[in-house]
Amino acid sequence: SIGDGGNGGGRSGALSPTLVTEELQKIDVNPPKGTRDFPPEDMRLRNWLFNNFREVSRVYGFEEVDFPVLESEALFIRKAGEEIREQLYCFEDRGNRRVALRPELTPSLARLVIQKGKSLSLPLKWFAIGQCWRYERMTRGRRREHYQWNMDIIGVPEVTAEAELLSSIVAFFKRIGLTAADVGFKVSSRKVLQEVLKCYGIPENMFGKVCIIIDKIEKIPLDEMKKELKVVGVSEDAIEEMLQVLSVKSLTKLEEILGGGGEAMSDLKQLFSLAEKFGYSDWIQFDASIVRGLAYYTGIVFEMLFQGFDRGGKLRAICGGGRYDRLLSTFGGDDLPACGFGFGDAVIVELLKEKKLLPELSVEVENIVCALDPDLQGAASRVATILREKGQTVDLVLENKPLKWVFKRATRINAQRLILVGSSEWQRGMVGVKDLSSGEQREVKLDELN
Ligand SMILES: Nc1ccc(Br)nc1
Repeated sequence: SIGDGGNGGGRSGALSPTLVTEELQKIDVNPPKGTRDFPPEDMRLRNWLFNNFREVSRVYGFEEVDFPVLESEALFIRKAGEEIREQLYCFEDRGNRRVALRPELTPSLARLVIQKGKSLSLPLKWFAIGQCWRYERMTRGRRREHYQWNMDIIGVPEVTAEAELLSSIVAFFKRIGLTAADVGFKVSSRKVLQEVLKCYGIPENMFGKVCIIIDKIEKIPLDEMKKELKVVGVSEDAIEEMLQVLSVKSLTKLEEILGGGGEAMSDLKQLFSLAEKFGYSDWIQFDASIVRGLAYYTGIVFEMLFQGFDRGGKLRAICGGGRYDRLLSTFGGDDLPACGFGFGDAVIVELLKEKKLLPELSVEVENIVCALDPDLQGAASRVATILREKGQTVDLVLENKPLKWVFKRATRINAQRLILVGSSEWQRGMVGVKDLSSGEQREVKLDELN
């Protein structure tokens, strides 16, 4: 731009003697580290996935909700040493407020439920699909954002809520072509460990910390875990018994250890019998070792957990969830029974790729409309409008292009019909219509075009 003579462009300043060119800064055209763009072909797959999330949520009678991506940092500060806390994408805004990009949706849901309070009629069945963030050191090179589908039932203390949520995820897997041979749920109950810890006099408020440590069962060496457990005050005997219980993979075996009288056994038996009635028994298996690393599940009594996982065993959890009955009270609200799950948009796509189940999603348009000379551009716009008002999709050629270019574009956008607006036809109230699959060409009266 021409310099403004140093006075910010005011009329009074003389033009500066030299031509001052703005500094042309070459920006990095890639998105920030760990984030993704969604160009059309990727956006089609994302929309396909989210439409399946939405359709399952709809048939299960859930209502959609959403919350800000940006929340007060305090919403996510929990004392149990979770990974999600270490990776919080947090900062101080221009108003010196501590804020964070949400790492998950559940705390926002809890905040909204408390805010709405008594005006809400229970049970709530809410779902959301929202982008969640984490800040990982560059070393890990992993994603920093993903989209999560969440379904939550608030106000139902019975295990029927967990059974309903599991059923909805099975319904989703079936919709996209996955079977019980491809994926399955490991189901456990927080009360299993609770009953063991209680025998050894571990106070309930130690739960969160113990479960965060145990959640690393497959990530850190056993003696490292034992050391961490000892640090938080769990005795050697308690650790040995806990680890023995964590290796149990059958309800009958569990009953031998815990006895039949506890809530853990009755909850699990009820869940497995409901699974039978829902018809997804072969999708679930008991596995005491899953505790999941979120404190509000364990800091609060997290009773039913499940994790979708691929039978191949190499992918991370596809989804996870469970009961979190005391999350609301950690924010000062009245406690309400609550359970829900989170389902990320990345692992499932990896699994579908591996299973060759990714859908073929091509761009489609019904009509491409083109004026055969520039004077007819208005007429072509009229034709496009008529078709669009009938609900047809139209790609209107917006420039004066040779027919060769139009045919090439028609192929690229997968148009079904080419509508040609030519002067002699237009004089007679007609347009040319070419069926691009059969090649058949005919003249059609404008008011008969459909
Ligand atoms: N919580 C969380 C957020 C973002 C990603 Br990517 N993974 C986990």
